[in-house]
Amino acid sequence: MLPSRAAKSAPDGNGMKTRVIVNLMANKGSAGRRWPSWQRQLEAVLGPLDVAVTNGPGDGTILARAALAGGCRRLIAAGGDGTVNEVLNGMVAPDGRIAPDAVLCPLPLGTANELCRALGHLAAPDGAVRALASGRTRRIDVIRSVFQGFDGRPATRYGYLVASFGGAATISHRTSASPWLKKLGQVAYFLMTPVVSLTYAPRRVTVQVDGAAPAERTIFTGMIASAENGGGGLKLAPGAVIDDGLLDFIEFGALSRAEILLKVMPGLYQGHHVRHPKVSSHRGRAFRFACSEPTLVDIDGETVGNLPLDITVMERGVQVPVLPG
Ligand SMILES: Nc1ncnc2c1ncn2[C@@H]1O[C@H](COP(=O)(O)OP(=O)(O)OP(=O)(O)O)[C@@H](O)[C@H]1O
Repeated sequence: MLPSRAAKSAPDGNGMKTRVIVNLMANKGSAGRRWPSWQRQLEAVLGPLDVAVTNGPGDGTILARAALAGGCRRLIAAGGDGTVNEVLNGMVAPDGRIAPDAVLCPLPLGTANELCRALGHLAAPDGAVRALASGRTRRIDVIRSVFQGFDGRPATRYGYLVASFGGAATISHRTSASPWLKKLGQVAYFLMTPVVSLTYAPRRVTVQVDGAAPAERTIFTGMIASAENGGGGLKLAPGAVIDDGLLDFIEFGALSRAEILLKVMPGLYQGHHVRHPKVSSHRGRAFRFACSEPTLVDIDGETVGNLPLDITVMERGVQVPVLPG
């Protein structure tokens, strides 16, 4: 594997100091094979690149912090959503703010590439590069989550797509924990769903939305989404808008195993799951979830801890590139 490199970065053709943070191991290692061609495409529009390679989990955050401290303002996160999420977290200063002139640029070298999908960059093979080359940006919402870390202490994590708890987080956790399942990519989640629905029972969760009175409900899983898409092309939160300053909480209630497998799951691709009478959605800016039983929390595909979970939206908190035209 290549060592991490933090070469001196110079302003590129757009006059913006840029660093690429690349996870060559993304998408079961295929990113490493595809990276040279992406690098050529990028260099054709940006000139010589300053590239840093991640060597393991968490590196994306460390490399992003170092890049910003070194004056870079455009961070190209080349990998999957895990890598983009790590880079985003490295862009957040200790005071919880993201430099207003910093730009997060996802390059789809991962398995699902949901941020690129949400931004429309997957519509053409070179969409992400064309968006970068345009020099135009827009701002999207950032999800700020405070939860109980695995060490039992409160922890904070930022995301751009979806935070989940309960059943969905358990499926994600058990899939990631198995190296052979991970090799199957998206299929693994569909294999794990029946397994988890057999063992994970809906539980009583206290829900509070935008400071209203807390209500206790029986919930199989909750998803708090900024964009419509997630989970490798699923329409998890139909109607969610990535830059409206609002988050969509999709609540999957006291569903039976048969309802999960036969009614709800098949509807996830088209977003029809929200039509089920035991699935409801609520829109808001601040959410709090608590449960007396340990209940896993997942942010943008990574299991990070347990409930309680406090979520707030950082309205249009970060800049991303926009496709021309
Ligand atoms: N050199 C490395 N070796 C192993 N794991 C790494 C390395 N560098 C980064 N990682 C970890 O790999 C995780 C998954 O990578 P990433 O999200 O980029 O790809 P993916 O899982 O294939 O794509 P997606 O998240 O879009 O489905 C990242 O969250 C990161 O923590």
